[in-house]
Amino acid sequence: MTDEFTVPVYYDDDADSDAIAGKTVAVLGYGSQGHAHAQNLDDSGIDVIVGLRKDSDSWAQAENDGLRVATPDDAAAEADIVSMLVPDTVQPAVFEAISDGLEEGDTLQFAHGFNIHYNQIHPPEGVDVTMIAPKTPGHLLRRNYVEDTGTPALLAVYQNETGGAKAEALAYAQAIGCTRAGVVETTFREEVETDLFGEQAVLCGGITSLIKKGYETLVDAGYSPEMAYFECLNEMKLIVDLMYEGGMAEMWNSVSDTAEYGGLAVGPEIVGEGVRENMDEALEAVQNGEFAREWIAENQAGRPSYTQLHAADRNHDIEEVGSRLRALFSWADEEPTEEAEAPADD
Ligand SMILES: NC(=O)C1=CN([C@@H]2O[C@H](COP(=O)(O)OP(=O)(O)OC[C@H]3O[C@@H](n4cnc5c(N)ncnc54)[C@H](O)[C@@H]3O)[C@@H](O)[C@H]2O)C=CC1
Ligand SMILES: CC(=O)[C@](C)(O)C(=O)O
Ligand SMILES: [Mg+2]
Ligand SMILES: [Mg+2]
Repeated sequence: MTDEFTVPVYYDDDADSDAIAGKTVAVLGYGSQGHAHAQNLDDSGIDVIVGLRKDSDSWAQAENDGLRVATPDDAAAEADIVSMLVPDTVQPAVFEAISDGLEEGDTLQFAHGFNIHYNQIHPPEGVDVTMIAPKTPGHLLRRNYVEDTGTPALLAVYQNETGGAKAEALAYAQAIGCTRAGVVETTFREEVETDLFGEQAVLCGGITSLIKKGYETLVDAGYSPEMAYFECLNEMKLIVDLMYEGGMAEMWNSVSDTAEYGGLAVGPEIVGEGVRENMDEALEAVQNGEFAREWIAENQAGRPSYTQLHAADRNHDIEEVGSRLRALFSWADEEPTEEAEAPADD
């Protein structure tokens, strides 16, 4: 840790692997985060047992990846640390099924604080409750670990009954590769509010809306979908890679001065004050629980809006032209396809 930041940020040297050594971690769920945590922990020498429903397709996958698998309640009963990596909306039911297996001194661990912060899960006394929330999609948590880089995460402690909750969480973060990049200490509330805001307004919602609007503007004006795809979606990754490596300055340095002038002068007219007001509103709906209530009710109703939004997005023209263009990349066969459906293919 250094004292040059406004909040504590922890690195490999701050973690003590003894705090997790000899413990068994039950990873409940083998999806985006689950497969990455399980495989990274296993590669770091931690005893892992994956918890899945008997009928889960992931059962055979996890076994093929060399991991022990059991039902969630059996896995939790055996484990010292239970990592809750099933979808947020099914966590309350899974928690009910496994809570008998949580003994005094065990840890219930999350990768996102939704169910604690919005009071959907009430952990028992005597159990530590912690969070290591990687700031990445799970597949890249795994890829970065394998490639000897790492991914930042947030650490928070909600219940510290043993006195060792934070040290154990930090050791867990180290074992999945996050202390290589930096682990920021925060609270469940802050993690939830910033995470939901970020994914809605910027990372997932904001950027896809921006890309689609750009694509539609070009196609509606008579330009080809192929050109619009390369311009607005494909090149986005290449531009963002430069920002990831060296901040916006590195991106501005790499593009032409024509792009830099046009971008700096016109960009704020596109994403202007109106967008900022919309962002404030989205943040408020996260802070006052309105978004959480909506999402919980949406699930109780069988996900009518989600189903519609999901289908409309997948059916957008940009997806169709994109899949045809990506299939013809000379390196296309080397890329894992349908990563989301085959989480454990790496
Ligand atoms: N997707 C991501 O990259 C990130 C997710 N998170 C958090 O990680 C947690 C897990 O999310 P994802 O990895 O996206 O989930 P996911 O949807 O990718 O994976 C879900 C897994 O849970 C299993 N599952 C579903 N219902 C189940 C049930 N009733 N009983 C037992 N297993 C069941 C599925 O078989 C699958 O293996 C959530 O709290 C999420 O907010 C945090 C950071 C990033
Ligand atoms: C990948 C991630 O960090 C997100 C966007 O918060 C999530 O998947 O919930
Ligand atoms: Mg996130
Ligand atoms: Mg999230």
